[in-house]
Amino acid sequence: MKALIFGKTGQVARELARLLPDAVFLGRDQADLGVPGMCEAAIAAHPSDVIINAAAYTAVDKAESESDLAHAVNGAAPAEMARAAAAQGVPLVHISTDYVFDGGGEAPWKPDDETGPLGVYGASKLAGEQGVRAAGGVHAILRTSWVFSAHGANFVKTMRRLSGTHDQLRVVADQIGGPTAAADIAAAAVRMAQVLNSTPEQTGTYHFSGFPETSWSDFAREIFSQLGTGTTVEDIPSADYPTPAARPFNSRMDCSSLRASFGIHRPDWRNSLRDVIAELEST
Ligand SMILES: NC(=O)C1=CN([C@@H]2O[C@H](COP(=O)(O)OP(=O)(O)OC[C@H]3O[C@@H](n4cnc5c(N)ncnc54)[C@H](OP(=O)(O)O)[C@@H]3O)[C@@H](O)[C@H]2O)C=CC1
Ligand SMILES: Cc1cn([C@H]2C[C@H](O)[C@@H](COP(=O)(O)OP(=O)(O)O[C@H]3O[C@@H](C)C(=O)[C@@H](O)[C@H]3O)O2)c(=O)[nH]c1=O
Ligand SMILES: [Mg+2]
Repeated sequence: MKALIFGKTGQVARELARLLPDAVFLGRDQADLGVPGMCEAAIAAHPSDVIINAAAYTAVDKAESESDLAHAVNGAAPAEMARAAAAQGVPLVHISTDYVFDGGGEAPWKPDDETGPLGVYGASKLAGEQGVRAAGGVHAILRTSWVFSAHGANFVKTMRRLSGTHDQLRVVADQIGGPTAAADIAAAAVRMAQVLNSTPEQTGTYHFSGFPETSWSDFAREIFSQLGTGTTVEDIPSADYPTPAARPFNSRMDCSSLRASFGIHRPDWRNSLRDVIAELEST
């Protein structure tokens, strides 16, 4: 399977590189998602059996003041990729987010549930999903959440860094979701790409997140426990941690259709966290 990947240095892109060493990875220099036409040109230049989009504008708070750029990268670019992929008859695996939901209630979100993004990042990712579907080609939209890895910017690395200077941290306890290792997402995306190649009827939107569901504060506690730092965590409500973008309270995701259609099970994020911490501590 000849794969073309958008993204090179991001969390998921780096994990894809471990699984698909022969794939073509396009960095910003080869395909700037903020520039119309570059994705289409890149797809024309690199014939492939499958395309995976692992690039995105992921700075949730900064997006509130960079709406045009976020929408170009997360909305317009994936739509352009999907049109080019459909024209060539190549499946597209596109990664999206729990932040397309408004976080109401406590029930796990199903893929067909009504969306309602709370901020620019979520709205731009929702626009990307709509563009991918509208292109009409074979695709899978994989919504995931709370991504962590040994690389890039993520909550695990933030907590580890802060534990060097703080004995106690205040962390929100009322946002609930499933932390998901970038390595697990990469493995899921590769499997979906393989299945879509032989079974295009599996086209659709799927959820994938780590279990068990947790709060950011309990996630922080598990990180410090595995690191052995002794850092303590104070539970706070979101209202006591003001940010430019609001986050959903309920990010629980129902991942059952992914299991039914692709045989992919939810990973226990605590095991994946052990691998990430081992990698962090070894460098
Ligand atoms: N991080 C998270 O917690 C979550 C992420 N997701 C989704 O998962 C996917 C992968 O995210 P993740 O790996 O964490 O992302 P990262 O933020 O780690 O990486 C994003 C990648 O996108 C690239 N990129 C950003 N802007 C552009 C641009 N204008 N042109 C070309 N490339 C660009 C970055 O390149 P560069 O290094 O040059 O900046 C980087 O390689 C995304 O679709 C994201 O929305 C979903 C849920 C949670
Ligand atoms: C650093 C810190 C954060 N927080 C809170 C803020 C926020 O509600 C939560 C997580 O902070 P982050 O900034 O890491 O989270 P955020 O960047 O919003 O993470 C999101 O990224 C995008 C790309 C996604 O798609 C989502 O699935 C999700 O992973 O923790 C504290 O309460 N205390 C702290 O000391
Ligand atoms: Mg962030």
